[in-house]
Amino acid sequence: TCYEDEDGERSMFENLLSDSQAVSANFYFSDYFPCLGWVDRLTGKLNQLDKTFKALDSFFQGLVDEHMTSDEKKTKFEQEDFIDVLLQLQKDGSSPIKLTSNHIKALLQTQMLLRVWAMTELVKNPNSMKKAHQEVRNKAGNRGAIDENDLQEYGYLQAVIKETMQLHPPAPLLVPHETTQKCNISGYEIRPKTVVHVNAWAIGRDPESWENPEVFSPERFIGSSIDFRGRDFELIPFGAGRRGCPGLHMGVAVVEFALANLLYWFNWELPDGMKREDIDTDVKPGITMHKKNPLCLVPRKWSGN
Ligand code: HEM
Repeated sequence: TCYEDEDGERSMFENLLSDSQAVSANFYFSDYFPCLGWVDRLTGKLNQLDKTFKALDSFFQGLVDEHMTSDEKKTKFEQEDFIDVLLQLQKDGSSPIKLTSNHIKALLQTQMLLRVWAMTELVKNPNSMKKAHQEVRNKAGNRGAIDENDLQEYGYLQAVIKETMQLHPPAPLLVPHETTQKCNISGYEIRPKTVVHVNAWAIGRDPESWENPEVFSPERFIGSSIDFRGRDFELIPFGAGRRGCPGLHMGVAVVEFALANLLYWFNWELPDGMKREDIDTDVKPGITMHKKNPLCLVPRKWSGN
């Protein structure tokens, strides 16, 4: 989706994202041969990595600070946004997870990525878009607004989110893990303290687990018990086991609520001269799945008929 450029903020953010994706996709000797870490320092790569992530971090920190210092009185439904809610949870301690501002900053990214990929796939697949529109508008129609208590009833929208995560997990390699003890996998002996990357992206596209994995088909989840809670290993966008994501439910609810609103209030059209086939799903190299080319759509307010 394209946002207006306020004081160059958008292009600054886009540049920061590009830079961070580029440096995180670099090859670092220290990842594979820790004793050669000095080469990364000598070539200036580590310095560049540090600088880029500090800049990105301070951008997100700026957003968090802005919300913390804002004196504006916000009414729950009109103005509160995701950052306000997370800050509130942090403040009153009601979240089972001890939220730090690093969590909040990471979450802003994953939410944004999922929304962009879900909208990309829906626009490319008009039948799915139609079904999602119908579901949201039929259920919320009489109320004239999306009620978060109804989210569990949006079966098709939930299937859209699962299918989006199967194809475009925001963190394709999850986060690096380390083995605690010696183990044997398919005849390979793995030593303790070995860094393990789990490729959730490849798992979601494995033809041995999925029929036509590359085809966007939320229908595959209708009537299926496969879920992303970490029990079904063919779908693990939130990881699994003890270090799996504890914010899964909140994360999904926020994405679902945002998508339900986008689908309820607007029909989404392509800019003049653009065809559906022109929308690509290219990804910027990096540790998170950012769409390479921005998704530009034209919202038309739904008139209710
Ligand atoms: C849709 C949004 C989200 C996605 C895609 C996501 C994804 C992930 C992934 C892939 C991991 C690493 C799991 C592993 O390597 O096994 C993780 C860890 C984590 N997530 Fe999320 N997450 C999301 C939302 C949230 C939310 C809303 C919160 C908190 C309110 C949260 C808090 C955490 C924490 C604290 C960890 C570290 C857990 C640990 O190391 O023990 N996440 N998340």
